[in-house]
Amino acid sequence: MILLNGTKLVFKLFPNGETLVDGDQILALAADFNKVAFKYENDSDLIKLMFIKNYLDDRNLKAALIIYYMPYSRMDRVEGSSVFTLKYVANFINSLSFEKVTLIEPHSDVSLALINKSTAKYPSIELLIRVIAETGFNIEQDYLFFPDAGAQKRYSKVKGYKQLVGFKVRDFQTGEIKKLDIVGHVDHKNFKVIIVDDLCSYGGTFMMSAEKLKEAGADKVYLLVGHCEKSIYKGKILETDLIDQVFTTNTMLEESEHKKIHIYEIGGIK
Ligand SMILES: O=P(O)(O)OC[C@H]1O[C@@H](O)[C@H](O)[C@@H]1O
Repeated sequence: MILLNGTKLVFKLFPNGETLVDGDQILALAADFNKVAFKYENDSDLIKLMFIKNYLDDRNLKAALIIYYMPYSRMDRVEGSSVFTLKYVANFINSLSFEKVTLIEPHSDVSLALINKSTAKYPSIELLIRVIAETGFNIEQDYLFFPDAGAQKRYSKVKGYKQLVGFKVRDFQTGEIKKLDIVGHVDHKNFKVIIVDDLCSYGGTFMMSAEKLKEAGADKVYLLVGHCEKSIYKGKILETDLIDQVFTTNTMLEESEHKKIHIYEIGGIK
């Protein structure tokens, strides 16, 4: 999905699958300086982005880009014969020459390094205070949990909390999580935990985290993720009692289809 200055652009398809772009809609919404919001749903959104930016360029109209979720941001390294797709998508975005690019909660700094004129925003960090209030989290007794070193690095700005970190081993090719251990000292039982991470897909990481945290003495485990894929509904995370509540943003989901999922709007992000 692509929004131009806050309004969703409507596309149709030609019978052969080519994209039909509505120039009248674009011109009705366009200004001298435009805000293009890219809400990735599938790869066809990349083609739509290319058409819009070129159409604006042809009219000498400038544009900044906000990427709600950076597609392919997890393919940020090469292992064996895997393909560095993030680099290629970043090259494509760079070729469009936006005035600036804002990435919402990228998986790693590799996205920032690859995309020209980019900066990042982390709604999870901004929302943490609200989640703390909603869950009755006690800063003196309760813990934040980062499921892996990548998450710990991403949220290293978050200070003043008791923290635990996971050590996760995942098969890069199949995505299967082989094991997850908790690193850090737990000095009492019956504490609450907020797991903080960038993205929930099927939720396997967080189920395994919650299982280990409950074994270590947690009585309530909450999940705060910047992005939540629709695939959460296909995973088992919502069927079990391991995670008490999921807090996320509308970068991927529009409306909650489950009472455990709470979605915050990030519409205010500039
Ligand atoms: O375990 P699922 O939900 O499938 O995947 C989410 C995890 O996989 C990583 O890329 C994310 O940063 C998160 O830690």
